[in-house]
Amino acid sequence: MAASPRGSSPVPPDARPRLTVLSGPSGVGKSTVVAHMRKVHPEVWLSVSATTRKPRPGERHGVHYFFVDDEEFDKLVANGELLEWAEFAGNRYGTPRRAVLDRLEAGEPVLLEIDLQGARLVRESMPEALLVFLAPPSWDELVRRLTGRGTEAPEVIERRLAAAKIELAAEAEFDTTLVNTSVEDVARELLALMKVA
Ligand SMILES: Nc1nc2c(ncn2[C@@H]2O[C@H](COP(=O)(O)OP(=O)(O)O)[C@@H](O)[C@H]2O)c(=O)[nH]1
Ligand SMILES: Nc1ncnc2c1ncn2[C@@H]1O[C@H](COP(=O)(O)OP(=O)(O)O)[C@@H](O)[C@H]1O
Repeated sequence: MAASPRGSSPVPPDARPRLTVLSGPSGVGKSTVVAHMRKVHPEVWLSVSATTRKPRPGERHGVHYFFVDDEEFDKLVANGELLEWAEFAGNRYGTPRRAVLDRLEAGEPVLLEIDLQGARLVRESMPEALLVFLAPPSWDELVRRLTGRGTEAPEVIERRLAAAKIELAAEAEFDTTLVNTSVEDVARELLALMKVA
């Protein structure tokens, strides 16, 4: 009889990637794709991050982010409450650990929308995670989308575009790339990768 490793069950090759990470430069369309995907499949659970960034018009505490001040963020870090965190374009962002682990323990598909540094940290701590890179159809289109969104001041856009150059150069670190030409197509492809639909 073949021995199975103690304390761990064998993972079938077609097992669902239980944790999926979606990353890509600011303005590529991550939030738009995720919102569309959840409209079609509300059972896909998206982690709500904590951030020190100020809310944009229409963003709600506990829905888009947990908006916290520096002191509160420090506490989350000190208490080990974040699965990962990173500084991005002058603000800090982190994934609350407990909620993610609870969903994973319940066997539910979990999606994180986080930056490159966060994706690298997740790869280290949870190597079974599927890392998906969302790429723009072109650099010019990325600039158009980020500028056209109209939510950031010009100097903030500059910082985000500088970060975008670094992120685009790291595409090969991801398991797969989706090019955001059509929101509907990308949402469908992402659901297929997550084996939800
Ligand atoms: N590492 C990490 N990055 C995050 C987290 N939450 C959001 N981000 C990333 O932080 C970056 C900035 O997010 P945001 O200010 O909402 O701008 P947007 O991407 O242009 O909509 C994006 O790359 C997000 O994916 C998190 O919990 N951890
Ligand atoms: N496939 C697409 N085609 C055209 N515009 C898009 C597409 N996806 C997103 N957008 C637009 O690009 C802008 C940035 O999208 P957003 O979802 O806020 O990006 P991110 O979350 O990656 O920063 C928004 O104005 C959004 O409506």
